[in-house]
Amino acid sequence: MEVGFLGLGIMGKAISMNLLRNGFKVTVWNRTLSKCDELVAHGATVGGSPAEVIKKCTITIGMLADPAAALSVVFDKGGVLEQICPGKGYIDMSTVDHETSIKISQAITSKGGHFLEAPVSGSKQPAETGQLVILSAGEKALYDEAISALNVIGKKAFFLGEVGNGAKMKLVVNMIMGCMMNTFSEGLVLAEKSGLDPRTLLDVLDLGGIANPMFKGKGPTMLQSNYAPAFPLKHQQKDMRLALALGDENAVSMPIAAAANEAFKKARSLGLGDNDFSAVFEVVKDLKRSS
Ligand SMILES: NC(=O)C1=CN([C@@H]2O[C@H](COP(=O)(O)OP(=O)(O)OC[C@H]3O[C@@H](n4cnc5c(N)ncnc54)[C@H](OP(=O)(O)O)[C@@H]3O)[C@@H](O)[C@H]2O)C=CC1
Ligand SMILES: O=CCCC(=O)O
Repeated sequence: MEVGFLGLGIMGKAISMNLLRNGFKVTVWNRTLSKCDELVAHGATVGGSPAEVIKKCTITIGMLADPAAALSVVFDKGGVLEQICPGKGYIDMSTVDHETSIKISQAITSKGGHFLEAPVSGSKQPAETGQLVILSAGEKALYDEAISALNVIGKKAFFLGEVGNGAKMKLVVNMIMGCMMNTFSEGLVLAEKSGLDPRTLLDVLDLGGIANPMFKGKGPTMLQSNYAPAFPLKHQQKDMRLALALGDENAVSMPIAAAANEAFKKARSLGLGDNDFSAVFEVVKDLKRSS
């Protein structure tokens, strides 16, 4: 199957490499075109614009930074809308809010095209190894048509019904994750300030009922102040912001998420936005130092 891919950031590059490794023909496009070179070296072809990729491929996947980027790739000159038509499908894997996803869906289906939102849980390494969790919603026929690619990209694909449900599920998951990262950071600081070895805390956590891959994977690198980005902090803050807006819309009080969002905002203001989201640890350390 020939698959188009728009957006070769951390996730897009890893997913399209994985598709190539698994025998898919992939045509890629990225705003910064030089990022296509590595994919071309592994057998991909390049489209000059999102529209060109759509013209060439029956199914095209997008993996863009945020709502503005996801909308731009569809609606701007040379965008998806110029070539989408009956028989062609667009799958947006970007993490966006449900309003953005619905807007994209309506525009695509009004031209006779097919649309699936499919944000993913899991980061760079699961993307490289096809172990993502796919949260899809929209046109079931497109989900079925794309299932061979989705099965290569993820270890499990959920179909959640109408467009918007995938976006909402993804924001709920990342809201929980962002809160956990803040609490984890506070725990590491509290252990250290009260005379405990935070590395022992990691061992204790890993053996108990709140053990999880995030604490296990990020804890050791956080203690070394190593924040090489797998999931950029600026995207985690975007997800907190969008999840809080979903909370506003549904009158759900989320004081813990609001506090976590403030910490991520502070981290961005300190220039940590391109670091891994675990760099919020630096903000938590700072707050404890000054209190
Ligand atoms: N990293 C992770 O662990 C995960 C990320 N996500 C989500 O996936 C999406 C991508 O994340 P990630 O790969 O980490 O992000 P990156 O920041 O690494 O990549 C962002 C991509 O979006 C493109 N882009 C940004 N702005 C525009 C624009 N205005 N027009 C066109 N293209 C644009 C970038 O192009 P350019 O190269 O030109 O800047 C790049 O291809 C985000 O929505 C994120 O929240 C979901 C799960 C995990
Ligand atoms: O959106 C990013 C999710 C990162 C993860 O699930 O580890």
